[in-house]
Amino acid sequence: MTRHPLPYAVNLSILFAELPLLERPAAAAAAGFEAVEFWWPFPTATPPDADVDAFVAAIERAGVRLIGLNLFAGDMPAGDRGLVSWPGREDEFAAGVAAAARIGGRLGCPAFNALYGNRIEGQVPGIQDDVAIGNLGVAARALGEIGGTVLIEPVSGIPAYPLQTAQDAVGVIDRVSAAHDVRNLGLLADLYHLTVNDDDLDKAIEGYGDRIAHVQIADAPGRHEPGSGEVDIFGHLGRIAAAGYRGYVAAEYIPTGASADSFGWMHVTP
Ligand SMILES: O=C(O)C(=O)CO
Repeated sequence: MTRHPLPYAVNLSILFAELPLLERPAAAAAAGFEAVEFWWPFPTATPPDADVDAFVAAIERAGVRLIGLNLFAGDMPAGDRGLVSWPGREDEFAAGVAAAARIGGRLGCPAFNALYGNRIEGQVPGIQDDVAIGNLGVAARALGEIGGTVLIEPVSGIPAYPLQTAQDAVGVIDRVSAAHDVRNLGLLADLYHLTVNDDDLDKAIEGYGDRIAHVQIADAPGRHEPGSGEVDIFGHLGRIAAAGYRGYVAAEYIPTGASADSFGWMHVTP
């Protein structure tokens, strides 16, 4: 294991999923985390105020920091992975961004993952990409007002999702920056997704280390806790830190047992 100085956070959409959503922040605090992240925790882009208040209160009561929030991404269990490139849903996307900005503003959340969205049968990919560039400009401006960064994530396991590699994501970021004169977008380097997509992690970190704005980890195969598979997670984290990254590393895996029992890898000393 390679040493690295990066602090850990925990994703509470796939860890502690054995608990009701609003109980997860306290469980994370009890497990020793001071920072948490969530996928969009509501079934619609514009949740009722009472649901937002309950979510914010659960995080505040637990005394943890929300360091990452996915924007509304559609029906994820059905396979959707974002509205960013979905023609005809621009207003819903913008409403979701506004809702995320309100939550982020209340909790001081610094990063918002804008899942790009799947290729849609019958749609021209170039038109979807133009929609994405427009939507990401809207998101960067709105979330920039609260000091937020928009994250672009390569994802695996969803064949119609077009961003597979770090280079794919950085290409989108560069297009948005050029089109909208915004700088608050960054690469979400999920070491699991990049590995499964056969991206060359060493080359990606060497080429785009300075573009990384957030890191997530899970082992592969299986998307379970570090040590359950074959990924050189700590080696990659050492190289990401050497490239200058100083943000959180979020554990985003499906634990093989109880979530609270899955954190042994955090305490292994080299
Ligand atoms: O859909 C997934 O697997 C993600 O990691 C979303 O952020």
